[in-house]
Amino acid sequence: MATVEDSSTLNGDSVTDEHGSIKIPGSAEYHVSAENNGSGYGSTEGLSSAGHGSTRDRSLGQRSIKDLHYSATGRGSSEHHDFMDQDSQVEGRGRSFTTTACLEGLVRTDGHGRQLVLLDGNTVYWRGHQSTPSGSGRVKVMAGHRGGHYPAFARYVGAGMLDAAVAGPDHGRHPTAAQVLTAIRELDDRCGVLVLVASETAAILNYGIAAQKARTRGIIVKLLAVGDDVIRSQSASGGRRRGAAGIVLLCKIAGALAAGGHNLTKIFAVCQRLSTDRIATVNAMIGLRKRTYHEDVIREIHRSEENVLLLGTDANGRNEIRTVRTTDLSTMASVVLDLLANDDQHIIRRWRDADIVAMVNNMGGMSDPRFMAIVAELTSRLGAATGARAVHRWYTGRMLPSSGNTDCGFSVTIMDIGNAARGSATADGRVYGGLCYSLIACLDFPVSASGWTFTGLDGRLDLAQHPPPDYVRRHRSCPCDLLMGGNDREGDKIDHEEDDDDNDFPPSPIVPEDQVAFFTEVLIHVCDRIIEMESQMNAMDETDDGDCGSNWRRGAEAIRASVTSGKVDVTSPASTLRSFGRLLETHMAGTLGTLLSILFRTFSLSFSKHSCRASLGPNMWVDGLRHGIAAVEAYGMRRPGDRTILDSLLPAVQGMKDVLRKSKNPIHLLNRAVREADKGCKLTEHTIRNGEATTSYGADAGAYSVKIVLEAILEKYNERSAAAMKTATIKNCICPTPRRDMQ
Ligand SMILES: Nc1ncnc2c1ncn2[C@@H]1O[C@H](COP(=O)(O)OP(=O)(O)O)[C@@H](O)[C@H]1O
Ligand SMILES: O=C[C@H](O)COP(=O)(O)O
Repeated sequence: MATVEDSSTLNGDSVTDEHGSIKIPGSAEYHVSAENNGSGYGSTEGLSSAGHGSTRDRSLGQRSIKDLHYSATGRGSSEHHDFMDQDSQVEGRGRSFTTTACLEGLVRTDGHGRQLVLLDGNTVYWRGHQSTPSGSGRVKVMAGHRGGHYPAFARYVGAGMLDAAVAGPDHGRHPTAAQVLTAIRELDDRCGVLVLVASETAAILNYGIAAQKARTRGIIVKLLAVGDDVIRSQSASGGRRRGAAGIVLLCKIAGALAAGGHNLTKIFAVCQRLSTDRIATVNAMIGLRKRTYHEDVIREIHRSEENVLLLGTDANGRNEIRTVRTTDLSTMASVVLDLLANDDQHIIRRWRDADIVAMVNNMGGMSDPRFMAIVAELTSRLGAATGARAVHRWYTGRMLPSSGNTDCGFSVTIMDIGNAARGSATADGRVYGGLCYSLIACLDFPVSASGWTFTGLDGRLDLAQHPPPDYVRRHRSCPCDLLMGGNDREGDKIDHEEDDDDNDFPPSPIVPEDQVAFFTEVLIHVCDRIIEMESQMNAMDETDDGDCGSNWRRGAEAIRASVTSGKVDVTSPASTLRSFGRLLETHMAGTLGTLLSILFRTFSLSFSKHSCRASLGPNMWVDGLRHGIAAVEAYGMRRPGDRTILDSLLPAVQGMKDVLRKSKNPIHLLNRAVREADKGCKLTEHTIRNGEATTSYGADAGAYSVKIVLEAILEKYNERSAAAMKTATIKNCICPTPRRDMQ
């Protein structure tokens, strides 16, 4: 399964086959064949239904890209003063090497009349005007990426390509669902929004939730998770293809089609078709970077640092699927080309006699001479290795660097642009009818985005046919007032925590008055324990991206602050858990933050099923947690044994269910839960043999965090019980209750 179309996975819709006529300005007409390639991933019941509450729209005072569009009246010289005033304000504040600063640099140097706008510090919008051939509105295209990538998709924002690119709030973090939703809402003008994202679990979750919420607001949105990395599907564990640099080509094609006035269904169909089986990428990292495997292996790895080629890494340059020992350029090219050409997802050799385009992407840290040597090797051999009829275009450079930016590596992408419909390919010709030419036209279509430097090799690019958009349009407000990293013109903070789900909360069981203080204490204690574990959990997560502890710390700090300041309604578990879901989604982020957000929201919904007169009991907690875990399984697409939180959560909840048959004492329940979570967590420790070397992996950080949370709750219950016993003993010793018969 290469791509996920969320309208099929999250909504149950499907995309129907169609043979539509598609045009881009100045191009020939062609036909596409779209297939329904969506697949179902578990039930999402419950989460979407939560989105029916009242909507808290942005106040008029809050800035919006739309204000800029609609107020564009072309003022004279006073506008210039606006720019200057705002510039000086912006320059006054300190900057550091953040994603926001990086995007600010991009926006400030945009060469096309300040057409780019940075909103909320993380999303770059194109605010230019672009008319469509029909004069009607047009579909908007957006993409998103982790924070830390060199502007990545933001460099593709501009006329003819992307309308917005949303970056994760921090290095390595995906945008939160709230950020994505904000961007979709900004772009929405009833013509539809296409969201393209490189397929990764955390991205699918966050973007999926955002798209779902957008739909509940009546916005037409389609999400395509592009999976082009062919090695993942070849790996022993199989699995969904991860997204790699191929998405850049789809952004280019979608942007051109949107400029041509095509509707969302058609643009989506073209992109989905290409993503499903016409595009393939292999990621290759040279040398090992920071790794914290066990002592003996660290030494081994450091010695071999430069002679390992890691294949099938993710966008972080990690989690490789294969390794090959080599320092030889020619061997590197052979390995990569072999994997690319023999993508066994395609049963037959997919690329034989195909008309293709190719992209060699510098992952970020490779010097130009070294990179160009690789390009030279690949360009001379790719045609023969793939058996393609012709490579019509080459795209090279830092097309989509890894989120580390320093990764010494490259990726190679090939895309079938349609058979030229000659000779034996008559049957194909009926399907593709001129697609080849038109996809080339889409790729050659001029754009104002600074990241796309390719202008077409064959001289067919005719500017008379492709008039550039009106770049010098002036707007009332300057873009710089939007560089303030989250402040609107009135100085209010846009609240990404705004969540309409939190309104219209149905009455549900409440915490007895005499228990509220204890409940609060437990919550704060859990947060404290999690915060203390930050560095240990980061170390455990080093085999991945080493940030699980820090992600948890941010989430726990946000919860602790909200609880202590009284922002969380601790008298109602349903409301408390919903607030946790919201806070973790926003502050913790990462895969785990989003999954925990889903867990807590579902947990919360389960309390809402009960009458507010029902008294809280352990059954309710265990049942709610069980529902939450089921949602994590459905959305997270992992099973027990995959080294995730499920490995400790599932045995813990099963253990509590067993105990519940005999006892309702929370200490008994928690004791068992901690014991089971600990066992499950230990099972996530494992070793891998790779030739001579054995690599030992400690327990999974997420699974371990579950144990810490349960342990912290148990600690508080034990403490309370010990205190109660002490009080009882003191009472008995000092002033024993007079026996009735003695009175
Ligand atoms: N699909 C999933 N289902 C359940 N738990 C998961 C899943 N993916 C990751 N996790 C858990 O999340 C932990 C990593 O959390 P974190 O580091 O915060 O996220 P990220 O890897 O996105 O930075 C893993 O150790 C694992 O326990
Ligand atoms: O860190 C990112 C992961 O490698 C992404 O892989 P996934 O999509 O299988 O979760």
